Amino acid sequence: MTEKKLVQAVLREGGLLLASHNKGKLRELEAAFRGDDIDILSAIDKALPEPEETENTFSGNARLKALAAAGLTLGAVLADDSGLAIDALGGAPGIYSARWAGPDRDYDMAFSRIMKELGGDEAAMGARAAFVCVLVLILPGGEELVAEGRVEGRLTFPPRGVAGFGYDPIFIPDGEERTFGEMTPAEKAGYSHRAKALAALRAELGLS
Ligand SMILES: O=P(O)(O)OP(=O)(O)OP(=O)(O)OC[C@H]1O[C@@H](n2cnc3c(O)ncnc32)[C@H](O)[C@@H]1O
Ligand SMILES: [Mg+2]
Repeated sequence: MTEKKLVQAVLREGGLLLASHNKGKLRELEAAFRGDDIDILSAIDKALPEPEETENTFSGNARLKALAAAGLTLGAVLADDSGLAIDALGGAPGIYSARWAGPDRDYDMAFSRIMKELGGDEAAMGARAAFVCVLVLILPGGEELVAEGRVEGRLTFPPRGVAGFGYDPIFIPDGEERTFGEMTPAEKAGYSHRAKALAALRAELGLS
């Protein structure tokens, strides 16, 4: 068996634990493995504790989340650290994107903070930004695979659309006039940071 075939067999045998507590992310990650004959479970299904994200990079935090769950399962583990990086704010909120929404994950609060830090709604309109996603997969033997995806775009206020999650209603990817919040899951996946990272990871795994 080639190494890729072996890894695929390991995934089919032991399943894949998605080490995330974000339901929006989980929907997108699950959809990417639909049809692969891999049992998918999430940190929510298994009531895993949420580790504190103490690293200062997306990759550091993705690895930290994957390692925290890897000790609690026999199968493979996949973690995602992602966020919105706004050029004029030096990449903020970046790794702090979830934290800007507060403990109640109040995104209207996060949108207001972004507008304020950009100097008001006129200055905020059209501000350049990117969504970034880093995925870390840990195989049962401890081998780690890393994949990254990024989508460039601009911000719009007030938020538009009820699809997706998090910052989707204020982000318009380049080449579009609609926000991610106004797109179907398949349309968002045609542009998104997470879809790009997943495509890179699937290629590394030999899953077409
Ligand atoms: O850590 P886990 O349990 O995976 O869940 P989380 O929501 O805390 O995830 P992060 O720590 O990676 O924080 C990511 C933040 O960026 C936001 N974000 C990431 N990807 C996004 C996307 O595709 N659309 C909208 N917002 C996104 C998301 O809402 C969070 O506020
Ligand atoms: Mg988190």
